[in-house]
Amino acid sequence: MSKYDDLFAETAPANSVFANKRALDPLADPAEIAARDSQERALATLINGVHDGYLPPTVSIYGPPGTGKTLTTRRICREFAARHDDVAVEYVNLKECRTLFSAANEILFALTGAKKGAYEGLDGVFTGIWTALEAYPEWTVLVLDEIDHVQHDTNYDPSDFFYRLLRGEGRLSRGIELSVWLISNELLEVDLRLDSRVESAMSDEQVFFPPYDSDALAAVLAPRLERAFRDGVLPADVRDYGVREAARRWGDARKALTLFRQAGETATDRGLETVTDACIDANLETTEREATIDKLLDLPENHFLVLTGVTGWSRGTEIKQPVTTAEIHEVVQDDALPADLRLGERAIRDVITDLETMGLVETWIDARGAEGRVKQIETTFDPRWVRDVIEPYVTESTYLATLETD
Ligand SMILES: Nc1ncnc2c1ncn2[C@@H]1O[C@H](COP(=O)(O)OP(=O)(O)OP(=O)(O)O)[C@@H](O)[C@H]1O
Repeated sequence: MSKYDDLFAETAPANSVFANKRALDPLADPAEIAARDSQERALATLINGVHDGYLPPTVSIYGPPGTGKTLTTRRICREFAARHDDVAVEYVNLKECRTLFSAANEILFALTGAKKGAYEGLDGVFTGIWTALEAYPEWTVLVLDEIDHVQHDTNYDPSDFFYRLLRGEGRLSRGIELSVWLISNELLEVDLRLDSRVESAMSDEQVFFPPYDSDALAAVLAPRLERAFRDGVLPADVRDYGVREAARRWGDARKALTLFRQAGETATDRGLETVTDACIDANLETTEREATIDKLLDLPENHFLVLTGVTGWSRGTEIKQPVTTAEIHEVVQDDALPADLRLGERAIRDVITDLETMGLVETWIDARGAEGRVKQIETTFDPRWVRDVIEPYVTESTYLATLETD
């Protein structure tokens, strides 16, 4: 027997609780969309506008992660286009686009299979987009996913990009019927601070995807849990407990699927016949940690820096929490930092407000201290996670990468 026969025999799943683990892969396209009837109806009504000769210039589809925005939007558009020859749908994910020029180029690529060189500029790319769309069916729905990743860059700001997309000369002169469906976590007008000429070119059509509650999450997960686990391995009370916790903490279908996959793996590792509440508990924190770390890695530099200030003080072997703005200020004044990253107290206060909106810190006023009323700030998660990601942040941060390419 070769070394590999032994290795594979040792690592083969023995007494696995799974019948088909792939059913829990969040990337797998589910046969049915559950618990999104009103959003499906709203999107179907909008796209049906072609029968009345009108599609809105923009539709904002927004809500927190893992709430089915991409799945539902793509499904409705695809099913409609399959039934109507005069409607085309193109889907573009902008997550990896670091500049507005590359975002426009990604759209052009989806339409033509080719990109333009940097010397053609944003206008050159848009000319290519309008030329391509002239040869398209009468109506085109362009779905732009993760549009909130598009940020100001050194050459353009998001308003320039949107203005060209919605009111560009090449589009108007060719009479192109284009409806841009924008998928994001926050409402774009707020998030990207679009200027008023762009806002007035956008329509008010909005479809909100709220976090899933327990019942909705149960409906989304039911067919997948059924296929994923062997018969009788996931008792109903454990399933309900996991669904309830996932709904209470995140309302996110992607994270809930991951939670059940990991809980099943824990049960198999522990040699259990059934998945238990303890298997769920063991993975709640891991899932939470992974989710928080993803968020931390995605933060703009100033925000991450302020968090290193919030977690930059020790008390014995523990990280001291809460801290004050003055204490954060002291940490971020470090001489080792480049001058433009050494934030003043007012800039720190603004970033703290943003971090609070993102749910990463909590603040309150303490009136008892010697200095009078002082704002206290602490993280909503284990502060050690910030220290854990300092190194990966420096290598993986999309924001630092943006700086490098500037
Ligand atoms: N209503 C649903 N019915 C069935 N599966 C769902 C549903 N909602 C979400 N899912 C599952 O969760 C995965 C993630 O959903 P989706 O990508 O649509 O979320 P999203 O809201 O676009 O998230 P993000 O903002 O992170 O991009 C889907 O691929 C699917 O497997």
